[in-house]
Amino acid sequence: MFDVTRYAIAAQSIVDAGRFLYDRGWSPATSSNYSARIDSDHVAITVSGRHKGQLAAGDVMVVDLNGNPVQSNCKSSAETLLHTVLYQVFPDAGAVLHTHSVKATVLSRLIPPGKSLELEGYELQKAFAGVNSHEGRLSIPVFDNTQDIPALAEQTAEWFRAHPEQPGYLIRGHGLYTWGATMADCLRHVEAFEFLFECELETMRVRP
Ligand SMILES: CSCCC(=O)C(=O)COP(=O)(O)O
Ligand SMILES: [Zn+2]
Repeated sequence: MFDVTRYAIAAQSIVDAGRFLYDRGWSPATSSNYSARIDSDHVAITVSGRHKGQLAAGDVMVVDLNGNPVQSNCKSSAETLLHTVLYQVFPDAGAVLHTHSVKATVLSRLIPPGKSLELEGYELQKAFAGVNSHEGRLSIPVFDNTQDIPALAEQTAEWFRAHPEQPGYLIRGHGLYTWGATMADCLRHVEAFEFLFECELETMRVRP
């Protein structure tokens, strides 16, 4: 059982995030999925296939940390397990956002298989929680896209258990996953990634 007031607050944060992310072109054509933690055992998450710029309360449902629906007959996001494993790996995570921007999609296809996206020397790296200097390096893994979500969920969980300091990951040709202690933190992470993706693509353009 979960607290209804906490659910309502989580659901509203998801609806608001959808407007913000859709308006910026980062969640087109029903793509993307969003979640927010309700308590240690439950998260609010988008119902599969819904338009993320037009979310209402009925487009958000509750799942447990194994991805099972709780008090709902709706089908949660096809990528629910990619969210729930992050809540398991990061007990302090309060929100997870998955977006499908053009820049994340293009850049993820330009990173050679087996390589990570290395971000170094950008002042904006400090937008990520726990980063205090531009001098560190962020290594953003790029996982191959697959329709086998349980397998990808396990792969990401294993990688982030070993690299808990990294703030997100890409799925090749697909999009970005990032998280934060609050929805505001998580939205800031999406914005920071988008800025850094644009910088990387522009650098490749002028210095191929
Ligand atoms: C139309 S995008 C294909 C599915 C996807 O990648 C996505 O992010 C949305 O899936 P969901 O089931 O969460 O609506
Ligand atoms: Zn997706």
